[in-house]
Amino acid sequence: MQFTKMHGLGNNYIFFNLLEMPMENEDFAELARTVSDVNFGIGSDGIILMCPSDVADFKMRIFNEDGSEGKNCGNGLRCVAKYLFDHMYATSTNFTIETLGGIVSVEVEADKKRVVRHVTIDMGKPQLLKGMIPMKGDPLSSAINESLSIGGQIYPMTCVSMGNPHAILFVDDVNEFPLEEVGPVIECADLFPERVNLGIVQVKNRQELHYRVWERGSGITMACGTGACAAVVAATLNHYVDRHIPITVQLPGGKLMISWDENDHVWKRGEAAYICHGELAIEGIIPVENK
Ligand SMILES: N[C@@H](CCC[C@H](N)C(=O)O)C(=O)O
Repeated sequence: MQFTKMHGLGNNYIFFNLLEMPMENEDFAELARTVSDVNFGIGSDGIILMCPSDVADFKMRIFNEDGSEGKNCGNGLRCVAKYLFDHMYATSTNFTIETLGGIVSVEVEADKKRVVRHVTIDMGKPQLLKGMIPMKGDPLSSAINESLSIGGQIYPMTCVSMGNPHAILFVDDVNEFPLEEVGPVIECADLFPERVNLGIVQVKNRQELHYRVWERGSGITMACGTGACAAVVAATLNHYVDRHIPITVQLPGGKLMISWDENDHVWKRGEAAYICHGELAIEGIIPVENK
């Protein structure tokens, strides 16, 4: 079974091209857990499937390192867009990708050799209602700088769904914050019935945020695209930055440019890159095409 390993700002996934051999019901959760293992597998933050779609040009599915399925993946989408254009599946620079969180539009920027370096994505509208995150409480209210009690501590949180649920906490210094301790507690708090991604944000100035993430199902990663969008929405709602102005989000793996426009859509621009291509040869995993 062929694979490609790619990353968006260090957020790395194993990509499987299922465009020519569609499969819906394989045990992708187990495949994700096995290949993501750094000792017995390849090592990654999860797997991403590129599939045919009935409602968009292409479809993407993402499984986290622990086998849980995410609804969207901002960094993965840029990688998928690059792969599809570089490998001539996409013949135009603008196309659409279906995710469990909705259909997104992408625009790739290719160099003179037709190789994609940057991708801009319309990530759609943020959802703020508790019922949509989802989180406990009045489903028609939203959590904007709300003091939430989790594990005996009070955290002033802003919660945003970008397809995936994100709890955003503003801190003085992202590098001093004990993310590895607090991350798993918040991820699995009863308040979030489907668990949550925790983003911590340091406001550098009105055009720049620093962001680190504890991802649901994968733990600390170098970057999270949907999380960076959620961080800009949360920073806008808390009056740290201004709406419609492009914001630079600095993540451990690099930078993203994000803006929340007048039509309520969040736009994200950033890089995507290959790491390697290979063939899976892990005993105990039945290559799905031979099942
Ligand atoms: N790294 C991703 C998000 C992946 C899914 C997430 N962990 C979830 O389960 O919600 C991104 O770049 O958006």
